[in-house]
Amino acid sequence: MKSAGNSSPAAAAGGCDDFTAAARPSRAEAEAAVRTLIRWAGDDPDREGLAGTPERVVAAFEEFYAGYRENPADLIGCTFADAAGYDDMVLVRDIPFHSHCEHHMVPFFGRAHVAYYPAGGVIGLSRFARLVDAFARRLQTQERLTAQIADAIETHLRPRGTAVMIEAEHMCMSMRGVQKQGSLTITTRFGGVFHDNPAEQARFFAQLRCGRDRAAG
Ligand SMILES: Nc1nc2c(ncn2[C@@H]2O[C@H](COP(=O)(O)OP(=O)(O)OP(=O)(O)O)[C@@H](O)[C@H]2O)c(=O)[nH]1
Ligand SMILES: [Zn+2]
Repeated sequence: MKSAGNSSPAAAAGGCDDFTAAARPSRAEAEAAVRTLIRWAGDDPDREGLAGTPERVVAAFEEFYAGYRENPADLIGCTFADAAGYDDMVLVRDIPFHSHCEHHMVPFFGRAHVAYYPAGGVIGLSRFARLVDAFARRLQTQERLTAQIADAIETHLRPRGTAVMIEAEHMCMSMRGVQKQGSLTITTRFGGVFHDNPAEQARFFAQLRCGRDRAAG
């Protein structure tokens, strides 16, 4: 398994290069910040119903942003060499995810579809879902999330081709701001043969459709 080298934990996890663990506030400081936001919202953090809320919010943040503590190399660095020489497309579609937009810290959520052409081994299918979560559980844009998943597969797996497509609804567009419920944003990133050969992209979309037709029928 490969390691992340000697960069900072945040940089190794794909976070900001300038951010170090030393800059991380304490749990008590994070809870105090939540109390401030409750007061900013117009409520009393000391009333009975809100008594444990700062602790709960900080605990929820640990889940929402757990991806900063994940190293993609550890998630997808191991291949099974023995797949009877299988080298055709592998597509894992409809991986559900939720993330938070970096502009408003409001959720966006949807499904990721990940495909690759193996070269010299395959990886466990669950690894793609773990990789999606590792990047989704950070402050993100949908475009960066898409690119980071594809780049990690290319860097650590070295396949002949990589395709990632994400469909998501952004709550910052539905519950605030422009307030358009139900609109979906679709992003794609193609590498290797998927990038070079439009017929491979068409095959990726056909495989996606094929699975959908079966699910619908
Ligand atoms: N490209 C991209 N934009 C996003 C994503 N998530 C949210 N946004 C957009 O980021 C933009 C932020 O725009 P700003 O003008 O800085 O902020 P704002 O005044 O809150 O914008 P509104 O959402 O239009 O009210 C908005 O247009 C959001 O829709 C994303 O994943 N990718
Ligand atoms: Zn947003």
